[in-house]
Amino acid sequence: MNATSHPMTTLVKICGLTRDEDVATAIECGAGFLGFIVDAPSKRRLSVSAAAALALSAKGIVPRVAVTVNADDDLLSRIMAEMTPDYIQCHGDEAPERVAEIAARYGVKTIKACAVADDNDMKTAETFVGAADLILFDAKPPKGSDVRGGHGVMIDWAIIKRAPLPKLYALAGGLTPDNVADAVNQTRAPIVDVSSGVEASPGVKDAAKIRAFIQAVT
Ligand SMILES: O=C(O)c1ccccc1N[C@@H]1O[C@H](COP(=O)(O)O)[C@@H](O)[C@H]1O
Repeated sequence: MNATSHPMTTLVKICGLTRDEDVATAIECGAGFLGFIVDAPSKRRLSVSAAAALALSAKGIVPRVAVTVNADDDLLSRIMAEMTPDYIQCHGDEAPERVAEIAARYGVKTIKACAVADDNDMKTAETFVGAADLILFDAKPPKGSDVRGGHGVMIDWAIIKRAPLPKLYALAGGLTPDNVADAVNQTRAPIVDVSSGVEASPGVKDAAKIRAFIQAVT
């Protein structure tokens, strides 16, 4: 697929949810996916049981994504048993084989986040085609940070525009209500993913920003 054949609508993933009211707002505004950071370094970190409780109201309504970072089988088993997510997002150093193994072992769809800073990173991301159901392009975390996402750092969209792209992919990294329409126009991303860009403070979403973000691309 090239960047000119994209679906008419853009789906939005609202990520890093920590509060019931924000889940309700995201559902009401038409989010296409809801993301919860489960037991990984983050200001938006949730325990498995907290993520399970928070995600419950969206079950069967909007696909729920457990965002994990290099999760081992014990953690994944607990996430699958308690939260029953629709997707496991692998946001660490997981290899294509590990992503495929997670899908097969747990019977769950997978999202692989690939950190992009140059054209070579897009080549690495290509190795996940076929292993993951969805590839998510995110910015590289700031140097020295052990937190893999949610920094509000943008990707240079020119890197995305000149790369061969999988049929379905998601764009993340520093998206906001003000820049997301431009991001979609430039990259033709079928899915956009946002965490900090719709927040009042880390983990606390702003309902007006969620609404504006989704309205900007739909
Ligand atoms: O949001 C987090 O705190 C987080 C922590 C660990 C891994 C992933 C995380 N979030 C993902 O990062 C992208 C980009 O965030 P932002 O919009 O630039 O703030 C986000 O879409 C989440 O999928």
